[in-house]
Amino acid sequence: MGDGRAGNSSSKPEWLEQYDVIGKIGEGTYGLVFLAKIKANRSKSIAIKKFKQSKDGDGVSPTAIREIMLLREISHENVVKLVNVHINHADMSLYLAFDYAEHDLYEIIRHHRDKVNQAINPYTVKSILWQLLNGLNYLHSNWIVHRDLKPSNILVMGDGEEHGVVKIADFGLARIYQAPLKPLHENGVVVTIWYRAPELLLGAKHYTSAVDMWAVGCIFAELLTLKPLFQGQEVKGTPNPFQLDQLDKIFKVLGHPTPEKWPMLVHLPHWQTDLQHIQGHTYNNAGLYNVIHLSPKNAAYDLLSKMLEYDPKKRLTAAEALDHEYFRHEPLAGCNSLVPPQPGDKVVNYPTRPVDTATDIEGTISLQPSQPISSGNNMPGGMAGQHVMQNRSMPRPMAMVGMQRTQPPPGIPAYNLASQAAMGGGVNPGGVPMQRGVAPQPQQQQQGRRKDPGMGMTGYPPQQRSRRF
Ligand SMILES: Nc1ncnc2c1ncn2[C@@H]1O[C@H](COP(=O)(O)OP(=O)(O)OP(=O)(O)O)[C@@H](O)[C@H]1O
Repeated sequence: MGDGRAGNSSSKPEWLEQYDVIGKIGEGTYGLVFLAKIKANRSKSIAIKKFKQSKDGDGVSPTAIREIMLLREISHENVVKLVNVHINHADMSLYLAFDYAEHDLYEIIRHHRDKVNQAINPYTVKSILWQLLNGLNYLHSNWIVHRDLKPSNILVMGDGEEHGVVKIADFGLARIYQAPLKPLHENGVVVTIWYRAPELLLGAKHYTSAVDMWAVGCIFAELLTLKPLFQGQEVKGTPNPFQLDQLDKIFKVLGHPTPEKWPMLVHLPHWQTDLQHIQGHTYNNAGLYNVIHLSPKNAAYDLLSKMLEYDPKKRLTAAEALDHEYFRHEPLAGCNSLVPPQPGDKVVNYPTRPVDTATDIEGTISLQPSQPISSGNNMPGGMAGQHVMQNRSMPRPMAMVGMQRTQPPPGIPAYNLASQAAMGGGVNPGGVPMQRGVAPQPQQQQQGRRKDPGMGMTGYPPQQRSRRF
């Protein structure tokens, strides 16, 4: 971890000297994200996430720092790598440096919906979903619940060795967002509730891995239709306001939950207190198939409906989802989700991330007028003129295992599984050699903090293991 001492010649924190910061690429609830190059290796791009100070200005707690340091042990090909942690001791502000990914699902979906007006090809949808589940299975097996999965947190690597590989971002950060790093809703940043599980909307106090699976279901549906599945209006307030509109959107598609199908329902705080709101409405069940336009006999429909099970205990786990028949049907999932293996299939060129060069990483001054650049690697400094940044923090119109797979799906070469990463290499269906050595071996994963006592870890755990915590 870098310390925050200022260098001799400038007021820049010393740790910042190792990077060339190119500009701001995004803004979320808790901070700004910057694209940077490592000076010692300019081919390497990094995304530096700068956490906003809480209003109290009380910086990062020791607990948060411990949590973050533990996140550094997480290593899986479908989880974005936390490469460095920096703290400015002067104000205890926090900077996390991650491997950079050129694309994310928010932009990919938006590109298909608004720019090319074309569905995402079935190979890409399946490959993205498989890799997302693979990363999530790893996180869940290491006792990490993401809590905030949504399209902008699902990254896809651009050109390079890992082209088209899906990476989950922002995992584990929910734990450090607790005070004193509070969400800054007042700053105009909108927190989306579209991917929030019904048990949370109804006031459940505990996050379980099932909340992530609900979000994956919503994301899967959005990949298929290019529209958010449940687009509710958020009610602001703390600590856990009743989100009637979001529930209404869900009930309109899936019908009312019933205590018969979901026995714990009656014990949820809002089910009790907001009885008249919830039960006053009658929902003529539109049926998921009307929204998704798939036959209930279709394997994709079957998988989706099992992810959108109301009762979190009955909801599919990531491990179970990976074994669903959908992944055994053609087209088979591949490592390069963006390049279909069939030579005739169209490859979509997604735009690179816009970079705002006007915002300084220290967040206070404007360095120069906004300059249109991208993060491409084709010019010295890795810049190529392309487009200017839009503010994605504005209200949006839509807004990790001892890698426990014993068998890859038919289209995924074994080396892409963490459990088999050390076994050797190969070429993915898109013909691009995958980066090796990024995935942990089972032994390495044992060193992780959140152990699944059931994993055993000496060999591979039983397939289909269902995990709820
Ligand atoms: N490692 C990364 N490489 C490239 N872009 C990233 C990386 N991590 C995050 N981003 C992008 O930065 C932007 C802001 O991300 P951030 O996680 O701060 O906010 P968010 O996910 O949009 O919203 P929130 O913080 O409310 O969850 C998003 O567009 C995200 O895709």
